[in-house]
Amino acid sequence: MVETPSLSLRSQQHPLIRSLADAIEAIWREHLELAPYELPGDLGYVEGRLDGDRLTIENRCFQTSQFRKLHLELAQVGQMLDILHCVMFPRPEYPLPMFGCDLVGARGQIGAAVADLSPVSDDRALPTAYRDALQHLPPEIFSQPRELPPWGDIFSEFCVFVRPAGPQEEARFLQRVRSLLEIHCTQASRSEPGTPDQRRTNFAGQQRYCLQQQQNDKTRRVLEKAFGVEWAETYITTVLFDLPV
Ligand SMILES: C=CC1=C(C)C(=O)N/C1=C\C1=NC(=C\c2[nH]c(/C=C3\NC(=O)C(CC)=C3C)c(C)c2CCC(=O)O)/C(CCC(=O)O)=C1C
Repeated sequence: MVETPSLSLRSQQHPLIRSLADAIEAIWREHLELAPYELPGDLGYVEGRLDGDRLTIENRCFQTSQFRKLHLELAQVGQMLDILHCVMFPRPEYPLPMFGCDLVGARGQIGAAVADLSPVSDDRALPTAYRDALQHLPPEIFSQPRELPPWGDIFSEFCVFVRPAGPQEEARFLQRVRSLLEIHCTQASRSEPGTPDQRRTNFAGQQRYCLQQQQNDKTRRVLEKAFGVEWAETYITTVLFDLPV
């Protein structure tokens, strides 16, 4: 059983970020056998300065038989920016998509809320069992959908990218992420390792996902300002979106 400290950055962050972090960890614990995952260079907790504001990062990482890394990251820039970042990296032996989620809030308003189960197969389609489950979810209506950037061609047609307007839409987004995670963890628990050929395909799909995500200049800029260009590049390529080995 992996113990996680009770105190967490989330207690000082936007309520949706706090609720989502709690929900992610609760669903992981409910469905998966979590084992510790040691981040390189002891990057569990990092502090830097951004234009005089302190940037605090709190990382929680686990691994399971089906996932090489489960990464939940909370970050806060002074009293300005609240961030939740979560990526679940399957072991390439398993025919599982990438789960990713990003919440960015400034001064009490979540400006960007993204969540997706992203395909890694050659045909860029999610496994049938996922598509069937996703198509049966109630359509989540959001009043302020946002347009994905060009590097976002990795996301599925089910991707949600919105500026949630008020508590009702925040609750809707939270419910959507819970549904994605329940589907994903249920499928993962049932999945079996595939053939070496399938592993190579999954590996290439994961690599593409990570390389595309590394092009998000919004993330890079925040990290560069607080920790410098070199540190940011290392962090993005070894912690946030490290390529599968
Ligand atoms: C699964 C999806 C996904 C994952 C896993 C992921 O890491 N990003 C993901 C998506 C995604 N993020 C986006 C934006 C922003 N990201 C940050 C920052 C951070 N995000 C972090 O995770 C960290 C490390 C803790 C930092 C520092 C900021 C500041 C913004 C601008 C906020 C805004 O526009 O209102 C956008 C819109 C990009 C665009 O419009 O060009 C998309 C699509």
